[in-house]
Amino acid sequence: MENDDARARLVEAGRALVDAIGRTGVDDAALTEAADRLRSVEALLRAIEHERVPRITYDDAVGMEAYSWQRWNVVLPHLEMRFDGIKGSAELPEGLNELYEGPTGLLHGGISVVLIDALVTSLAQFHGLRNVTAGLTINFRKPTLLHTPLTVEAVLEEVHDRKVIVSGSLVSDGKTTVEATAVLVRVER
Ligand SMILES: CCCCCCCCCC(=O)SCCNC(=O)CCNC(=O)[C@H](O)C(C)(C)COP(=O)(O)OP(=O)(O)OC[C@H]1O[C@@H](n2cnc3c(N)ncnc32)[C@H](O)[C@@H]1OP(=O)(O)O
Repeated sequence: MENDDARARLVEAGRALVDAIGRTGVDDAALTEAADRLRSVEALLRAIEHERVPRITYDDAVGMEAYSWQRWNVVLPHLEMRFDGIKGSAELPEGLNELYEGPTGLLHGGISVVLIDALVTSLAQFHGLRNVTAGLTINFRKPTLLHTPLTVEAVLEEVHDRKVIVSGSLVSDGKTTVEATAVLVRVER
């Protein structure tokens, strides 16, 4: 990466901007001015573009005890993942906000699934099991509140010839709100 600090600053500003766009109540003239100014910022950034949003590759993820998932992607929540033997976890100390709302005041279930799927597949990858998700069973046990500390957890349960079973959960303020079982299938590339 060309300069992590500078990119981190940009991404942080981008996340704040996305939140502001979602919540703004300014008048049409200000909305139009903001749109025009954003188009000029977009042009500045597009002067040099990567083909993909920079991220860790499958191969680099093997055996890394900690990594930063979606650090450079303002659209998805950023997860600091940690792996320790058969267990993986990721913390979101401030939880998620209204950008990720499903029922009023609650986290959208699909976002819970993204967080769990990201961690369970990455835990398998940490063990050198290059995989994709083939099946995912989800049980939403309790509502997950917004703005509440979240922990995503995963446990490597079974490794078969091509199939890997990993359990996952979402813990909100100490309570398990979502439980999942993933069937991952090993792939060549
Ligand atoms: C940087 C770190 C990155 C970490 C990883 C990132 C992963 C990102 C997570 C994702 O979002 S993955 C995207 C969503 N998933 C897909 O797009 C997968 C689409 N499906 C496929 O590509 C194929 O269906 C698949 C490769 C999963 C399986 O096709 P194959 O023809 O290669 O396998 P096959 O059908 O022979 O099945 C292999 C084994 O898996 C089992 N299997 C396959 N699908 C299953 C299923 N849905 N449920 C249970 N078991 C399943 C199947 O029974 C068999 O078990 P056995 O080996 O015991 O006989």
